[in-house]
Amino acid sequence: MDIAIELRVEPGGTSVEAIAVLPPGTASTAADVDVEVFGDDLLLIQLAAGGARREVRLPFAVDADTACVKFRKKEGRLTFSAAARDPEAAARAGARGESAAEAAAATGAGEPAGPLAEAPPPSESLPAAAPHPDQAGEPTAPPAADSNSSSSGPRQLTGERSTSSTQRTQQPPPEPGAPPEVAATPASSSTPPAPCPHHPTAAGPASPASNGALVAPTASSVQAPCPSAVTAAAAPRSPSGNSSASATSAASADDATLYAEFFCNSPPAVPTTSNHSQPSPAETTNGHAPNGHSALPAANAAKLNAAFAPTGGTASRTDGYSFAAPDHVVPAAPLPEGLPPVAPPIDARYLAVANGLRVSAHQQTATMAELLGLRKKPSAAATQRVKERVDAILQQVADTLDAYGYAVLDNFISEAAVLDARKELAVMEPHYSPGLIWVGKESEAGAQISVSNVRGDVVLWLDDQALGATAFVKDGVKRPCCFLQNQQLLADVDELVFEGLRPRLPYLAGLHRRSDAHMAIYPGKGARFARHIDNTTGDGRRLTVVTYLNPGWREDQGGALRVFPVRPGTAPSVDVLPLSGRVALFLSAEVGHEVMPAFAVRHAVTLWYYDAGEHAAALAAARVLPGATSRPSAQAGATEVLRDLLADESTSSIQATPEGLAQLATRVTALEPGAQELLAAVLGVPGRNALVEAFRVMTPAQLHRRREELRVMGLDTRYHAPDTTAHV
Ligand SMILES: O=C(O)CCC(=O)C(=O)O
Ligand SMILES: [Fe+2]
Repeated sequence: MDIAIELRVEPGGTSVEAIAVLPPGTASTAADVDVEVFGDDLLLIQLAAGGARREVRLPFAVDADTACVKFRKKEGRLTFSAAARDPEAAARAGARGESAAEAAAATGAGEPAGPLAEAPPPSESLPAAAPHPDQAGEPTAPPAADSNSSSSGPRQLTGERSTSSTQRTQQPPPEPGAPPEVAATPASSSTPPAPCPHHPTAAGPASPASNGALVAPTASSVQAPCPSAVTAAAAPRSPSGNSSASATSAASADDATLYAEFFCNSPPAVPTTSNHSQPSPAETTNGHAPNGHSALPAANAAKLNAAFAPTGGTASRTDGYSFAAPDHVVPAAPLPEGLPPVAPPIDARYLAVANGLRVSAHQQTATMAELLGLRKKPSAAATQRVKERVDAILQQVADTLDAYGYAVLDNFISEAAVLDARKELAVMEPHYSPGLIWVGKESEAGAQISVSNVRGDVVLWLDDQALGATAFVKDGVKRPCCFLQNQQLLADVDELVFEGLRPRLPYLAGLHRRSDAHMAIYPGKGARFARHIDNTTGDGRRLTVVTYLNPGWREDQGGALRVFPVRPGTAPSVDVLPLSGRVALFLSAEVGHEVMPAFAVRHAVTLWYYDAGEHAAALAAARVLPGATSRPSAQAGATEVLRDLLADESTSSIQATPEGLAQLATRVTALEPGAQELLAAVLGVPGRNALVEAFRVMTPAQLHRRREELRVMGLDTRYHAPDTTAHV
């Protein structure tokens, strides 16, 4: 039952043909053969009667509109042809000298043994079909978790839905009595197949009816028109997670007004801290702790008390909250034996397509086509195959994250989607604000400072309201905007996390919401973000997910995310280039990281996912602050002190000497009450009186320790990249 396949790429590299020679006597009509394009570049060919399935990685993403399949009865040959979805990218790959084989091999590079087959070399007949690993009895992924366990999540990532990713180029079954569907062109091994009628490079007309080819519908034809159809996404809204120059994360009436001015639709409700109705930590803390993670934050109470009990002072802590780096004191489990020191990037293209709106929209068209009898409904077996594939990839991501503390997914967002997302954001680019450094204990209690040499990005926070906006007003000018593709991107990542990873990783089992979307641009010219850990305070963030939107990014442009895994056996640091469509995931409280200087404009979307229990504890610990803390002068006063505390001891105006400390105590005493409350919240003392007292009795050693803690919380300009950095 072998199927030999020859892959031909048109010179210039913008269209591809796969010619399959089927075993004699196995097929007499096209209906005897199943042909699917999985994702947009994996061709699956299988005889309906069963037997091995052949998988051919096409050298580029193909356009479903141009895909066509012909069957030549006489010689049992089946020709699939399609044009590149992005001809320019395909041509560029060609111009770089990438052969189909190289391109195909590249897409599989670094991919650990999994369910996806390698592409055969181009223009080379393959003698025999390699059986699919699953069918060959090779180890398969562990069974997927019961999808019911995650049914409370905002979106579904089920096998059923994933099936919609399958763009079938299958011919419809023949009508009873109808002549067999055959290609118009006589078959000959040296004669190229008849041009596909939808192929841009095809010469001469040919009617689809004449060869029975079905044109797969595309999402673009059914996408909701922008902007009128845009509605706010349904994902749960969370207080902004990290630093914020938020246009929309309204935490005050001022913000709401700003929002209303900025985005031309109704302003969001103004949240108050008391609105948070998380369950108590006792109810929700899940005791699972992979790889030595401690449950936060109770375990840190003693450490905190020891670290910051002002000698003879009045400050006492009752809430067990810490701002020292909690997870670093707990030894992480070593990397399981046999795994390479650097986590291999995972090819997630099929996952993305299984998730996307493009597919959902496509699914609607597909369903319509099925109803009209234009398209064969995917078989239960095909549906099951897709589910298995998606499950296997998700399990691989979960296992990698569990073992290494980080994972890298390639092609999670398609190039076309990245370009669309960038287009949507372009209109907002002049309105991004400098990234701030959050030095608070929780997103609603703390302060933010801007220090461009440690954080050189400009950012825009997009909450669900903003994502649903259809216009924004700036300087009296109203401009249309639309974030449909960005909404989809966020929905894809949400599905990955809530539906794909949460049920598979105990450490993530308690995830309940995420931050607003943090859109960041590093404007080149060496902009960077110094080494830091996102959650050192037990603020609830467990998982950081960064999606990169940088078509054509090159290594010499820098801008890698450098991660510092802590598990024994892992490489001490790994550079993750911000490649287009790539997603980097890491544990927010464990993995130190920095953005290396970027020498081209670098776009990233960061999302932080919160653990319910840890978040609730953090909210409880961050007392509801009096209104005075929201005054700009209070923010500024606290910011100034914090900035000096964060500065290098050699350059800071605060000296760790008895005189320096006396000056600091005077400064803190003179701050307005709101600023003192903010500082107290950031530093973890119970109130402003305790704060003043703490600074009054502070010793040089305590100041030094505080500074170190603050640096770990925020960033440290003094870190230098070790030479041992690995690259992916
Ligand atoms: O853009 C990146 O690669 C990481 C950004 C980051 O670390 C952050 O925003 O906290
Ligand atoms: Fe970060």
